[in-house]
Order: sequence, then structure tokens, then C-alpha cells
Amino acid sequence: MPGTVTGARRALADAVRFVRGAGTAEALARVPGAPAGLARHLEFTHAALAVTGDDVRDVVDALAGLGGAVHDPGEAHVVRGRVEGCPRGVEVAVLPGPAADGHRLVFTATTDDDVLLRGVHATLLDAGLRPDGGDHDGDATSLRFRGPTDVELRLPGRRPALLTRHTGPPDRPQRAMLDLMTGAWRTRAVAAVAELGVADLLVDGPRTTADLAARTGALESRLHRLLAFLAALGVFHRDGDRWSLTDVGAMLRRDAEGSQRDLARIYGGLFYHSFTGLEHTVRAGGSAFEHVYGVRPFEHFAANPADARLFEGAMAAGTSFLDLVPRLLDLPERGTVVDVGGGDGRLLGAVLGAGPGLRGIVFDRPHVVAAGRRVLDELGCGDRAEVVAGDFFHDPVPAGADLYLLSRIMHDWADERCAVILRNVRAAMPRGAVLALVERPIREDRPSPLPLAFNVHMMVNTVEGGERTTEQHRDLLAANGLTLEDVRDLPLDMAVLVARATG
Ligand SMILES: C[S@@+](CC[C@H](N)C(=O)[O-])C[C@H]1O[C@@H](n2cnc3c(N)ncnc32)[C@H](O)[C@@H]1O
Repeated sequence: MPGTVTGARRALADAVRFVRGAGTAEALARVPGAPAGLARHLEFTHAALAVTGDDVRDVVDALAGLGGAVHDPGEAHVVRGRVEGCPRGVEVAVLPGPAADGHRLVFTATTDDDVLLRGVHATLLDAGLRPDGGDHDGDATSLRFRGPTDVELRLPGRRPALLTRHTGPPDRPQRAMLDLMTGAWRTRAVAAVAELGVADLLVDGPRTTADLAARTGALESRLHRLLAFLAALGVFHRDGDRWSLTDVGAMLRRDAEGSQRDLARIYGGLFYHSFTGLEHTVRAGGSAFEHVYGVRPFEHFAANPADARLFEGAMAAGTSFLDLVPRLLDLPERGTVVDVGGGDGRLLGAVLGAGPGLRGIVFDRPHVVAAGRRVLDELGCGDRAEVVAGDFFHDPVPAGADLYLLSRIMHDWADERCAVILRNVRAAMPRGAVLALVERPIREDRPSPLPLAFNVHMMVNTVEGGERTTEQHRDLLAANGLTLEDVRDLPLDMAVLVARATG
């Protein structure tokens, strides 16, 4: 095909070959998760693909060369052809710009029953396919889906309701973009009610705006606007002029289990402003925090005790999941656990609590070990725990333990620095010992914006930190004598990555 991109001829040949060999059942089998029973309502009619080119005649010739009989080169840029010796065909759109790779499978509904068609549509979504546009095509409706195999559903008749359900309302892109652009307003609104302490005032039940305004020293009409916005976002229940907490809003209570009040204040305050340096760090590197405030985060905290306390409170909000880690570790009945960079000892305390025959060591920098000692004593396992002051870049890590933990350490450092830590830990590990990383990996098998958001957060608020994909963790471990054996899920997209010393 002169004028077409390399690979277009191959894509066309692949589509023709597939169409020749596959009936409806085989085509459905190519859509992971789609039940075979869909064949009762669908017929695989053709494969559709797009190629880059200037002239449909090139495609007509190519199709003829592959044994296809063109039956409708009618439109300026679409060629429809039947594949010789089979009832199915191919449809080729010839586009001036870049074309998508591969072809999509087109299924035509064999029913026009609206209820059944809604069911077919819902079943394809349940199978994990994502809506990818659709339109009315003459007296038919076409719904496109993206997935491991791209699919198109052709339905008889014009079906505006199903089309809207599939593509969203007509203003969907503008609405979605507006939502993205005003995200900062939500961050600030949540931070403002956290600063005002509204959630604490609602612990004993609903209150009116006037009451809340009087107790927080706010202006009634303005507080009302703020609460109404947050009620629409699910933070408060509204009953006329009375407000109460939802389960989401309750997380802003000072005394809530895992309270997120300080997190709301720091994300809407100190780290809200550091995010104004995002474009700078993307263009020039370095930490956006340092660009905005003129000092690195930990220097800032050292010089500003109030912010340091806020940061500690915010970090505590993110530690409730640590209590769940022990049940994901195959704890031996007896032995020793070393938590490297173990901070205040909370994770080690949880592990020792779950393993009464175990002893443990927190290894962290000298200024942290006092807090570790105190917390381990408070957790009632101080007699089985030691705290050892040291630097995981320079000092030997306590050797000979059965289990090593590195919780939320890797994401603070660049690969080269992580390699130093891992080699140091590896050198301390006897044969058969296990290393468990606690991180928020970016999972390609389970897309979620949270690890990606934290990856950006780390870029803004640390000097060289960032989240890694599971593969990047695997490679980093492998390069330093450790084999990643398992990834075990924790809430909020955190995970325990279990590795063993290689060799
Ligand atoms: C993000 S905190 C994680 C604390 C704890 N592992 C957890 O998950 O809650 C990072 C920890 O690494 C420790 N750390 C930083 N640099 C260190 C170093 N050079 N040697 C030992 N520990 C270090 C810090 O003191 C801090 O406790």
C-alpha cells in the first residue's frame, strides 16, 4: 500500500486471517471475561481497523491481494470488503493521521430487545472493557470499547439512551475537565473545615449553621456556602440548615481512629503551596518544595516546630495499615525481626504482638531511637525489642535475623541510594532470610490513580523520591541479590513485597 505506514499491510493481513478462521464463539473467546453465552445475542460480523494513507484504492488493491472482495468502497475513506469463502468481512478506515494498532472485533446484535441489549452492554463492561465512544450510524447504533481486545457493538436502530449511558452526557468532557481543574478548591475546602474544627463540633449530633458559625468564629452565610459545597462532595449530610457528619467527614475528627484532620491541613496548607512548584520541578528537576520555600522539607521542619508537629500528625494518619502487615508475613514461631528505618517502632510492635515468640530490633537514625524505645514499651513488647542507632547507608545493619522489614523507605530514595540500602541489608541476611518491603507500588495489572498521585507528590515534596512499579521493585531487588517472590495487598493500594536472598 503506497502511502501507508509500515505495518498497515500486516495489520490488514492479520485481520483477514482472523476473520477467515473465527466464528462468533472464537471471537468472543478473544475478549477476556466475556461470557460465551453472549453468542445468543451477538454475531461476530467483521473486524474493523484503521490504516494511515491517502488513497482508498491502495486498500482496495491490498484487500484484493489477500482474497477479499470489496463490496462497498462508497465513502471517501472507508472500505468494506467480504473475505472470500466466509460470511464475515473487514472494514478499513483510511486516515490521514496516525492509525491505531491492530483491529477491533465488531459484533452485531441479533436481537433488538432493549432490555437484552442493555444486558449485553453491562456484561461487556463487567468483563472489564472500557467505553471508547460511540455514535449513531444511519439507522443503527455503534458502541466502541477498549480492552485487551478492542470491541465494537453494532445495534439495530437508534438508541439514544444506551448511547448516552455508554458515552456519558454531551458535556462529559468539559465537566470532567472542570472537575480536574477545580480539584484544588476541594482540597482547600476540606482543609478549611479541618482548620475550623467543624467535624469535632458534630460528634454529638447535627448542628445548625448559626451554631457552627458561633462556635468556630466564622461568618454564618459564608460558612453555609462552604458546608453546602462539602455536603455535595459527601463530607456532610445536610438536612435543611442542619449539618451532620458522613463516614467520610468523620475522618476529620481529631479523635477518630486514624484521624485524617492533620493530613487535610497539611495537604491543604504546606504541601498545597509546594505544589505550585510542580511545573518548575518537571522542567528543571529538584524538589518543588525547596523551590517554593527555599529549604528542603526536613530543614523546614527542623526550623518550624509547629509544622513538624503537623507533619507527625499527618504521618500518623497514614499508619493504621501497618497493623495489618503482620498477617501478610509468614512469621516464624521463633526468631528475630529487624525493621530497618523502623521509625517509632510501631510496625515492629505490631509484628512482635502477632508473634509472641519473636524478638525484634528497630534500626534507625540516632534522633529517632528514643521514640522507638518509648512506643515499643507502650505497646508492651519492650522486653523483646532493642533499638539500635545507625545509618543504613554507612553502618552495618544488625545481622543474622530471620525477617527484615523496609517500610516506606524505598520511595524516599533514587535507585542508586536504594541499591546501597539493599546491599547493606542483603549483607546482613543469612541464607533463607526474608525481606519485606512495604510500599505503594504502581500496579500495571490494577490501574489506580492513587500510587500515581503519590508518585507526583514525592516528586514535589522530596528531593529524589518516587513510587515504583512492581517491575521496577523486582529489578531493583534482583540487581542487589534479592528475588521478589510475592506481592500482597494492603488497603489504600499499599502492598507488602516479599523477597528472599538469591543464592
Ligand atoms: C518515611 S519514614 C518510615 C518509617 C517507618 N518505617 C514507617 O513505615 O512508618 C522513613 C524512616 O527512615 C529513617 N531514615 C532516614 N534516613 C536514614 C538513614 N540514613 N539511616 C537509617 N534510617 C534512616 C527515618 O528516620 C524514618 O524513620
